[in-house]
Amino acid sequence: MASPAPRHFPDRPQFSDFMKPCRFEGEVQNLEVHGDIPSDINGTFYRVMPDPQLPPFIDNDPWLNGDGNVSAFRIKNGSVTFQQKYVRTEKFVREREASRALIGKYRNKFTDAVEFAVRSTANTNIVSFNGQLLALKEDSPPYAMDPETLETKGLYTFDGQLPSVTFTAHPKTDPVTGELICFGYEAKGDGSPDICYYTIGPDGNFTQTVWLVSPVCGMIHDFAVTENWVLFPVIPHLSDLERLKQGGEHWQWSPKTPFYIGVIPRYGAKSSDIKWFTYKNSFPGHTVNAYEQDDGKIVFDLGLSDKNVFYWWPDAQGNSPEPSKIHTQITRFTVDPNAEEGSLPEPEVLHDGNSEFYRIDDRFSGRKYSHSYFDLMDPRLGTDFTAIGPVMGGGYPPYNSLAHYDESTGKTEVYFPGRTHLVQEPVFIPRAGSTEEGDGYLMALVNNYRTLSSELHLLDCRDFTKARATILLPLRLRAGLHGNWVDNN
Ligand SMILES: C=Cc1ccc(O)c(OC)c1
Ligand SMILES: [Fe+2]
Repeated sequence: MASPAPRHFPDRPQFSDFMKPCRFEGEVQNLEVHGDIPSDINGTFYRVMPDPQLPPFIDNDPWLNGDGNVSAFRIKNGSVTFQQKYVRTEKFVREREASRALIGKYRNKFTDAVEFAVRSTANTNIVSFNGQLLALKEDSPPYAMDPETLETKGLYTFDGQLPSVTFTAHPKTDPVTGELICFGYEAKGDGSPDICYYTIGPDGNFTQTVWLVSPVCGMIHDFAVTENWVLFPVIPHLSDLERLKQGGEHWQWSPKTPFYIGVIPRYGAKSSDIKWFTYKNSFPGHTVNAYEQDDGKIVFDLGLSDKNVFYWWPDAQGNSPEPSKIHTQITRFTVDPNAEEGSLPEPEVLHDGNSEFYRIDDRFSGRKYSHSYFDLMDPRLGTDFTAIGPVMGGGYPPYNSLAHYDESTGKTEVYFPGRTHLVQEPVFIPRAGSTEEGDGYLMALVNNYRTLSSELHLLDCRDFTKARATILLPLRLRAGLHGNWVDNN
């Protein structure tokens, strides 16, 4: 066997203090509630965090490589039950059996201690589809989980229909048709420029598969879907099989590569239909939403930074930005899908705050919309950085508030959770019986660095700047990635 594995987590920011792996599985009933939870809220908030089960044997393992640990907050009649369970990936099961880490570097199989069939950590998103939960990592097929027990049912290939070795962590559900619109990149294996686009009917049957080729083997973390178009934003972080074989990093920032956006028709596309548009070298973050204007052009709103947000994967010279200098803004591209390939018109900055983890009222996904909700870092709000600095750990981007931006009025409202708090990704919960966009609630997991424990903060969007309820957990959950609300109403 390769390098011996340590028995404790390394003395690095991404494994220390609030970021110390929490590794808890279990259940807590009737969480403490301050304020009140409106009685029309009935459903479950699922979210996932990278939470290494065992100390890695490779040096400086990034946050994004930890095992997926799924939290479920089940809310009914004003009370909340918390449940948490790791996804039983092949990695998790074999490492538990061996009582040591066996997997090597992030997305580099050549550094593993044993050979894996599937390297998924299932740590990026948890999506409800066709009666099951899909635990997603963009390098692998999904794992399916039972929504009630959080037991892992196994690797999920849609009964053998999955045509690609990879499945995005950001599939889109069409709120009208119920389809799941998906893709995989590096879809024929490490270093392959192939993209596989596929759509799945609400019954779980595949309806289309289209193979595409990207101009570069770059990371395509998120994408966008409108009623008639699909857009693939490519991060200028490139993969290279030779580098992987030499034990190097999966991703290297490429300062000379433009930000590419690939566009295909959503229905009936052929491989040759893809058009690649370009913008200057920059880092596309998460999608806010996309839709078609009356003139047929596509509006694509997403986070955009002029710097390498994944600073832990530098360029070929080892350069990367100082983390505190990275600023991501909501940026609007207007794309004419009928134009010739080439450079895009200059985009518009819709919101200039430093933001990420955008959410919308999902009933408006792919349709004209006005309301977005997101994590914001505004140092002027009064966060006590002196108090939290020494206990926050690191390796992930910090945000100190939740924002609501209304594009129709240009106005922003901000919720500040407290001076010793940072926020995780929110979810939007529609108000029961209301179909109006943005009429509902926003909920997010909040890290309290004074109590060193986690809280759920629930806002009524009609009174956004105050918490309607603060729900306390008797434990600490690390920084997570994505989650979703599954409504029982
Ligand atoms: C935030 C983006 C992102 C991109 C790639 C990943 O593997 C990931 O794992 C949690 C997260
Ligand atoms: Fe993501």
